[in-house]
Amino acid sequence: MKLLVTGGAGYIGSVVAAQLVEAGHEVTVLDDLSTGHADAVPPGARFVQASITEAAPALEGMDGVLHFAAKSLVGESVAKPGLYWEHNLGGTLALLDAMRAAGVGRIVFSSTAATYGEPERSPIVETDPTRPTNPYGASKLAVDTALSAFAGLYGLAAVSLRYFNVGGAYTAGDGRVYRERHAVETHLIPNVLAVALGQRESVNVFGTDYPTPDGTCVRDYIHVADLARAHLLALDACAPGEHAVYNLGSGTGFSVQEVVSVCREVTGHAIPAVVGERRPGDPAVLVASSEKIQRELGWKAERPEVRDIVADAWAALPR
Ligand SMILES: NC(=O)c1ccc[n+]([C@@H]2O[C@H](COP(=O)([O-])OP(=O)(O)OC[C@H]3O[C@@H](n4cnc5c(N)ncnc54)[C@H](O)[C@@H]3O)[C@@H](O)[C@H]2O)c1
Ligand SMILES: O=c1ccn([C@@H]2O[C@H](COP(=O)(O)OP(=O)(O)O[C@H]3O[C@H](CO)[C@H](O)[C@H](O)[C@H]3O)[C@@H](O)[C@H]2O)c(=O)[nH]1
Repeated sequence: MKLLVTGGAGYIGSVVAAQLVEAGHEVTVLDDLSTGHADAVPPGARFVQASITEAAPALEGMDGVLHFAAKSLVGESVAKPGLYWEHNLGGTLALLDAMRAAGVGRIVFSSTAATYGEPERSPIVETDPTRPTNPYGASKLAVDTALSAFAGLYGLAAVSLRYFNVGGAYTAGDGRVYRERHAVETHLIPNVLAVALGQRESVNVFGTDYPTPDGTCVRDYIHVADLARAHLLALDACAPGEHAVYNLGSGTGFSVQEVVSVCREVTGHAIPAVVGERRPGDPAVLVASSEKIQRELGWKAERPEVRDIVADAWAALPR
């Protein structure tokens, strides 16, 4: 297929773009490089530096869109909600309009566990209530809602993939390594590994008084290579007039303390941890049931172990 990958110069989008190229698709990456890197665009993909609000020319002749481009810092979204509504909802609506004008009827969208907010039960299934606790999650949920409406009204074929906590790195067949490298890094694993690299003194543990076994937040970590494969399955499964939603996690929860311990084992570094205040808006436990995507699309995590996720992220870091 001829595919447009928005945000394909970013962490997850670049891995998906690489896998799409490897699978023989004709890939164009559209990215404004606000948080991405031009050298993350895989060889073999065309690169257009532009915003998703200017996607019309790049959409000509496309069979589908994989839409990763977004603002995705929870804390920033609380401080600047307008920015998140404008980029994540406004930007996506502009993209959907341009797709319609160009006759592009297929989209796979990066949704998030943050659409659920504080869950009532664990693991979370797709039919559980969606009550986001921050504007980031709310803006992503609004896009999910818009996709349902566009599927019903215009026959769009849409899939929303609700990622839980993504980690690890991907080594493509040509040996190129695709990894997480954000100028502003909020995610746990890269922050912990930065201590082992000597780039930070210690890692902050945000809260030890949660109602969890060791008092720290529990999350469901998924390997970026496994996550990326789900996009290729979703792309094939897209059906006109339907909007499908799938959770993507490994189904097992790990606490912040457990992740720090695994990072110590993998790196052999003491990694000092400093206990700090809770981070506002963090639910205690977020664990996915990915049964629906396993059942309907045959997806299965090949590297579900946190140790492998951490080891791959660690091996990919330049020293
Ligand atoms: N990393 C995670 O754990 C996680 C979890 C759930 C959902 N997500 C979602 O997955 C997607 C990718 O996340 P990531 O971690 O790879 O982020 P990232 O910041 O590495 O990638 C996003 C890319 O989009 C580009 N971009 C941003 N706004 C743009 C715009 N208006 N026009 C064109 N390009 C734009 C950026 O330059 C960047 O290359 C995002 O939509 C994010 O919300 C990520
Ligand atoms: O330096 C850090 C960083 C994180 N944490 C804790 O580690 C856990 C994981 O935090 P991340 O920032 O790595 O990820 P989140 O759980 O906040 O992920 C949420 O935000 C992401 C976007 O950044 C995705 O959308 C994801 O689906 C959504 O659940 C949280 O309990 C957090 O408080 C720390 O203790 N110290």
